[in-house]
Amino acid sequence: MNEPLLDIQNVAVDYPSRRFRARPFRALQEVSLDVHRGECVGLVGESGSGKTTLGRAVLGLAPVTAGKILFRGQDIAHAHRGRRRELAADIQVVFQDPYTSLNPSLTVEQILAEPLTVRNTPRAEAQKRIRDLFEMVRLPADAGSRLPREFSGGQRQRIAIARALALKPALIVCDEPVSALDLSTQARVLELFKDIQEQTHVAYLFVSHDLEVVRHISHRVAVMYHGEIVEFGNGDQVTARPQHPYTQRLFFAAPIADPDAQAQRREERHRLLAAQGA
Ligand SMILES: Nc1ncnc2c1ncn2[C@@H]1O[C@H](COP(=O)(O)OP(=O)(O)OP(=O)(O)O)[C@@H](O)[C@H]1O
Repeated sequence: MNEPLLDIQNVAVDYPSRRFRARPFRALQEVSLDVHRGECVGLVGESGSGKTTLGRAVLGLAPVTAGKILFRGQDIAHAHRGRRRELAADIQVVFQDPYTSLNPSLTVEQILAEPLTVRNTPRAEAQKRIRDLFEMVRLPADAGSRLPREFSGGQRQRIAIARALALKPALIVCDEPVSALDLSTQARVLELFKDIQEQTHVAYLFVSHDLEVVRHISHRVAVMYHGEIVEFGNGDQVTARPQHPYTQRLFFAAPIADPDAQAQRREERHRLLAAQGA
């Protein structure tokens, strides 16, 4: 197989403690995971398991104390500021909350123009790119002159996705990007993520606490528990036949709407219990 785009090797993250002389808190330990070009790797786990911290480590926003994060073969875990700035075009982020992640005083066109201006993109080229982005995320053509508050949550998330795509990144860290949306909007935004991936071949590290979301979008799934990856593999295998006891509890307890999927889940569970001699 080709060299991975992102190759996280034995990474640990320690947050300094706020208490005087207390030991730092180890939020990640010995985490290894890789993401290939055009691939979506889902990161699932309960609250506090370290999903966001791993995404932040990739973005250079969490203190990596051990291990390596290779991006295109180069260690970026301890990259200096200049290198980080160069990487910022290649690794982008979409956050959970579309209500706070967009500057409320800028029009949509200004929001999308900002990263292009920072990179000195010629004006005509930037304008064309913005038109293309509108089309890609299916925003109405007149959206450019409006402010974020004039849009629904789903539309705001489309704007945030367009901004992340402006500089044609190779990887987007998606941190719970549909968790704040209602179910039908979630489904449409997930489809959009998939379509964009097909069109552009961008890779996603897709953080979510929601197994159904991860199952829907990911090629491979990593399960986090107490700062470690306890399972990592093909999405269908991990989600249908989890091996680690924590993953089994998580997956079999997760609510699931589709009756066919429910029946399949029951069957898998019986098979698994039978295989374990329970
Ligand atoms: N800046 C910080 N300083 C100290 N501890 C932190 C910091 N950020 C996160 N933590 C701790 O690190 C652990 C992992 O947090 P993280 O936010 O990565 O988990 P998560 O799986 O993304 O959870 P959630 O789904 O609730 O966002 C938690 O115990 C959290 O309290």
